Amino acid sequence: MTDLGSALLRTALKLLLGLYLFYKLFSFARHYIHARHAGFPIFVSPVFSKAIPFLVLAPALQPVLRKYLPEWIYDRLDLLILGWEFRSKRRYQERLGKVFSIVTPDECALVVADADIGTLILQRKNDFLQAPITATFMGFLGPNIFTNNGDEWKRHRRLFSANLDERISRTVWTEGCQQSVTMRDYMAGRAGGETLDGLRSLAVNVIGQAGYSQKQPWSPQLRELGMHTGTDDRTAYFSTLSMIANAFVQAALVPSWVLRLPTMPSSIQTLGYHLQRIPEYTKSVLNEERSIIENESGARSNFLSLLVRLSDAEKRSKTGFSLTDEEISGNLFVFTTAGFETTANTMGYSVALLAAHPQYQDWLREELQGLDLDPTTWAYDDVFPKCKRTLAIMLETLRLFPPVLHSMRAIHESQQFVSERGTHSLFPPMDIFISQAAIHLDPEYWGPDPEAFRPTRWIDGAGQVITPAKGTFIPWSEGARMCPGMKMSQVEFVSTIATLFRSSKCEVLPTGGLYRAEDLQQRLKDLMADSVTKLTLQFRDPNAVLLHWMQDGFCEESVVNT
Ligand code: HEM
Repeated sequence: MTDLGSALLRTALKLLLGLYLFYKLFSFARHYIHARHAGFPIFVSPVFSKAIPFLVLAPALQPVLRKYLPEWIYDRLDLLILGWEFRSKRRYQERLGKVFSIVTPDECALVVADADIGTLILQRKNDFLQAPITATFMGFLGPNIFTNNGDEWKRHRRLFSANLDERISRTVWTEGCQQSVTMRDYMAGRAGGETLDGLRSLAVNVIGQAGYSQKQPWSPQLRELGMHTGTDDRTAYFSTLSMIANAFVQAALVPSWVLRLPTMPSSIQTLGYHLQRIPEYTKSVLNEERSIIENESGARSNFLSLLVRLSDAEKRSKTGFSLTDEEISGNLFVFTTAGFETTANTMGYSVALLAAHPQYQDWLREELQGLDLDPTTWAYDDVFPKCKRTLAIMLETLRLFPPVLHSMRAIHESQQFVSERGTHSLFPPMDIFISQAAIHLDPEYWGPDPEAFRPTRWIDGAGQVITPAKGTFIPWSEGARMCPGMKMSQVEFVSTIATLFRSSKCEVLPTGGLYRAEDLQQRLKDLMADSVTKLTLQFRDPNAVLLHWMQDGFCEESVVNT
């Protein structure tokens, strides 16, 4: 290139950079003005908070940044890095108030930790819409309940909710009890780091049974599918969905041909291979389900069967509420992924919390002593309502470790609402985060010990589970888009935890030179505090959760598997 050519190129690049920076400066000012109109305290940071390198690298680098950056610089970064609500507890709310705006060159966002304002926003489903980023993430296997707003969303929601009924609850209950009996017996006398993996495997198998009658025996780890295994399409479909649930970010964001590149780790290549085949698997599974429905006069109570039957019936009666096969596939995917991580991680945190607080393990087991020794005989209608303390353990776990740290909404048109501070005007583009994590730790709603694990707070004098004030406990969100899987997750949780603890106990395993029970329990609490958010909140290092399971009356010959 001539000197003149390279000088022109340099000038053009400088001009482009100048224009880009000018645009960002202009946006920064515009976002600040929007935040002023919102009328809440403002947190300003010059960080390009939506730049891909920041989004990808910052969560991984966060511990290093915290360690080495001066406090006043780290302070401008921390709140923009994924998972900040869990890391900082209520530090920012104490500084700025229950509602505040975040302004950067890339965004103007509103963070809400006020129960009344959160409720108001979550209830106005036509004004505060599903955030586009959620739709992008959840929609890669077909349009579904997550990816729509307005009438389209209603169509999906109607069919989705109608099928998550008591028939599914019964299936989940029976499968949960059976799977956890196998897990309990395997764990008896064992000590090591297998508990959390075991619970993930259990949760996937329950989803497989409830979703599409895919029977899988429990195993200590998730079963992995190889390439070219010669398995039938239903098994391949099920295994692919559980692989996606396990490597969600790669599956959702990276094209499958890139995942298959020889330079990729073999598990990712396998994922890519099966992702490319998912349309064939889906077609085959749907055809098979339709032929089973015809031949067995529709007797199966799995989510897919119910969805296909109801949707086909709607199609025949031309109500406009039916779903295409692509949409059925999208919703089946949502059923698997939304239902898996959330429930599996909640069970994992509960077991760890019970190991770290043995007094509540005794309190729980006191309730369970009234149940038959063999959980496979437990009838759902009889036993589930009796397990109030077991449910209280779940609620208290979700209060402290909500799998979804915030419900995200976006506005496409300007909106207004009134609070005791006056009228607030919101202008697009603006994201709104209703912060479960901060609301659940507010002493105004939860009393003087909001950070303490105290499941007894959920049981009233009459032994019933209390209902907290509106908007103060929202792990399943609230309003029209509230989680339709709430009951299903409760049934799965109760069947599993009640089975494991009916005739077993667990305690923290001595490790790292620690032997005193209090030191080991503190180590476990520290591991829980070191959680990160991926698709949902989870342990940074799940295999470091080392437990020893003891079955009542079991003659021990401890097997150590660290
Ligand atoms: C402990 C377990 C669970 C928790 C904490 C949880 C949490 C949530 C939350 C917070 C939302 C709403 C997010 C928002 O406001 O935008 C949600 C939505 C949803 N959840 Fe769950 N969930 C759980 C289990 C399940 C299960 C078992 C299923 C189904 C099998 C499920 C299916 C869904 C679906 C389909 C939506 C979208 C609803 C819509 O947009 O209308 N979830 N969940």
